Amino acid sequence: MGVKRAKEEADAGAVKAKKKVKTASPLLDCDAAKAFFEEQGIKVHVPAGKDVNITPLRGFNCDGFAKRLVKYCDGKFPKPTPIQACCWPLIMQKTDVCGIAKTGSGKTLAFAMPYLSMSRLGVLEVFEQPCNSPRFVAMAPTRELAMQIAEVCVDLVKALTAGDVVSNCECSVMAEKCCVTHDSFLLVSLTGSLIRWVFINSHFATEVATVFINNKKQETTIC
Ligand SMILES: Nc1ncnc2c1ncn2[C@@H]1O[C@H](COP(=O)(O)OP(=O)(O)OP(=O)(O)O)[C@@H](O)[C@H]1O
Repeated sequence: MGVKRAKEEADAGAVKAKKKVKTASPLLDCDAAKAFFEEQGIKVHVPAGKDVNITPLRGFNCDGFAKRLVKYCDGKFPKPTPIQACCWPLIMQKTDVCGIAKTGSGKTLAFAMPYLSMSRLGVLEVFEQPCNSPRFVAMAPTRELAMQIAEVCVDLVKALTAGDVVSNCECSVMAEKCCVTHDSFLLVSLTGSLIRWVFINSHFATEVATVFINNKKQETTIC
């Protein structure tokens, strides 16, 4: 009898522990967050009166992220880069972010992951799904950078839709690259080309886009 009870208690403990692991916060705890900011030399400025949780992520599993995208990143990278760990939870709280990090620090995924996740889950408010105009517009100062951003976006969309990309890689002088899926439309453009693209595609009004990325050399503004 005693052995049976001990086994039952052990089983119950194991279930509890499993649940605890499952519900562990995706964010760093307070001390780890402080150490992370210090080690990485990260400064986060929050405007006065803004109520936002700035705690960085511990892994790729951010609240509200599409599971397929988390799996894609988990399979490709060991952990988020500092700009990703800090920007993802902020953007998922629907706050505007200006992220500054050096070249090659993973800024493209820092803004593309939240947009695609929110788009997929229907969290973005402007359009019902599917949408036929871009609501994600990324501007880049050089053609090379525009192509680089577009490639990352196309790979992510493929991971998200299991290859179900309606059309992609449309490349012209006007729009460097468009990527159309059932539920999102991403436009990556040279800053100057965007104005011409808007002019020619009269059905496209920039105010319908919910995510704007202004990608300068080391500074990315997301709003
Ligand atoms: N979490 C990660 N871990 C390791 N490598 C990553 C991670 N995220 C992205 N990368 C890789 O880092 C490289 C640079 O990424 P990315 O081009 O997004 O940087 P960037 O900061 O936007 O650079 P730039 O300022 O030139 O636009 C890419 O090869 C990308 O695959």
